[in-house]
Amino acid sequence: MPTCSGGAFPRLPAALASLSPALRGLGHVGSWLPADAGGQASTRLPVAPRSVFARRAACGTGVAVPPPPPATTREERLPAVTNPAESGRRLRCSQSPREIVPRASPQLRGMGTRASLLGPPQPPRVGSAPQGLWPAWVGWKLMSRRIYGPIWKSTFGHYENINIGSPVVLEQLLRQEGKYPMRSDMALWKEHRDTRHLPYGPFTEEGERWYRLRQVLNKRLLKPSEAVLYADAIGEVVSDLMVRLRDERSRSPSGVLSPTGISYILFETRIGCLKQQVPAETQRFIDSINLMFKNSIFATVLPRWSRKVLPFWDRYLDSWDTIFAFGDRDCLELHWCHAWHCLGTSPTSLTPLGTPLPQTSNTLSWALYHLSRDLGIQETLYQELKAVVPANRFPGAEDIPKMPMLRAVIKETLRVYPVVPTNARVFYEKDIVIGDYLFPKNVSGHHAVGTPTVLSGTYFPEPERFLPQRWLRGHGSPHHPFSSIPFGYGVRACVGRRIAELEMHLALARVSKPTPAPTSCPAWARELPAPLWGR
Ligand code: HEM
Repeated sequence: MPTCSGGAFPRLPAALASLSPALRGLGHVGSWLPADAGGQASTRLPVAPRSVFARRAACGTGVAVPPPPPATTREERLPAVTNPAESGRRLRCSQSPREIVPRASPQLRGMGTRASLLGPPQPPRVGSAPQGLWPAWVGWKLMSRRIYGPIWKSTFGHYENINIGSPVVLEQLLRQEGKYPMRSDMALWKEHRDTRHLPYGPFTEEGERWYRLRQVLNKRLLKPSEAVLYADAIGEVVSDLMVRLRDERSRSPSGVLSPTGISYILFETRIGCLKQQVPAETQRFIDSINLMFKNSIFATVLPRWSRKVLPFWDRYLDSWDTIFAFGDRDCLELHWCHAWHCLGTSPTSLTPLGTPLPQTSNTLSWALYHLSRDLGIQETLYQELKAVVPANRFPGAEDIPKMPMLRAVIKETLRVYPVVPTNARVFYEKDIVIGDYLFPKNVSGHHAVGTPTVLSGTYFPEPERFLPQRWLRGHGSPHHPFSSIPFGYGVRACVGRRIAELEMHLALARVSKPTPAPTSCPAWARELPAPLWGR
């Protein structure tokens, strides 16, 4: 029997008391969160209407939507569980994973439940959207957040999603994740690995096996003392980047480097992206990533029998094969992820590299774009670098903790342009309580809290503006810790975080403060192109 033990959500009434006023300030939620956070009877959460027409009706502007089955019917069938932490108040638990049971609310009962928690018609699935659909999908999420408030329900195929658009609610969701969090079922990716008899990696592996894999990876990638060991290799790439930037600038008639140019050359993983002519193999790798995402759409929506007659499934498998053929076979997923993250799209247009999602280079492109538009921030950063890094050497990993503005620029860039704008967790181990609702296990919780529109002004004043100083100590009130989590949260958070941050910090530091030739620099080295040591 599913339980709603106090352990899962120990101080619910106190938490709700502080949660309700905060959430009410966010719009629609006030209409479905109980004013007194109390009540006895449970009501079924309405299933999201599937069309715009149906939604209008649900909002009270059209034909009345039939009321949901009376709550009492539900109550009779479901076991009632007493939560001792709630001073005798009762939560209703459902044994069916497809039912979502909100606790009673006077407003809910008064308004009719359908109007109180709506959901958009089925959005496309995370991770399978090709380039063109991705912004539309994120836009759809943002719009839904506006319409439905900080928590709403959606359905896609057999997936039932709870969408979270508030850091307060998100914190509740993520703090309940267990020892082996699951992001989503990744069925399509797993099918490729199974078909080709390949091992699962950190993205696709689950449960105990994932945990053991992560323990190994964490030691090598997340331990700060280990991550700094990559600084030399990264420094080498950054030196090439400086040379390439210099070349590009000298070729431009105005001497100014366009943002597109910057992102085209911004970063590489020793796979030749900084070369004038990208190697054919690298280009094939990049194209395959695109193809994999594009074909996965067809593979998702088309029936299985069509795989034998239509080309999409084979193309999907082939593109994965090319991606993996490029990598180190010991940890294929990690390798391709790293290479993939380091390629990117530009602020103004898709680069010739044409990768499907913005990654490390994209973050740097946007950071440089904003720095180029704001001389004040540029100057502050420059002064900080000058004060911390001696004139005769390049910035190193040891300098980064002493440069709050440098870190703030990257944080702010990731806040405004999150690399992973939405994320998800499937709670398959236990029921969870979010806001005022009890969700039976197997419901997937999506969150889209990385974007300024979602956050509105509640957590970041002037959310649309690029203001790195908001991350500095003593500037304004501290923001909610879950209001921007670009690398995810908890034990399943990004394993490449330290390396990605190191890359971005070192590159930004070098571009922002080119270091003069070290005095110890031998004469022959001074003859090398200036960007190797300076402007
Ligand atoms: C700007 C750079 C990057 C950002 C913003 C980013 C962001 C993320 C996010 C949000 C997740 C999901 C975390 C969660 O579910 O809580 C993730 C997962 C992951 N990232 Fe990154 N990432 C970046 C760079 C990298 C790099 C460079 C690597 C490889 C070295 C990498 C490897 C991974 C892997 C393997 C996972 C899956 C972890 C797991 O499921 O256990 N990431 N990343």
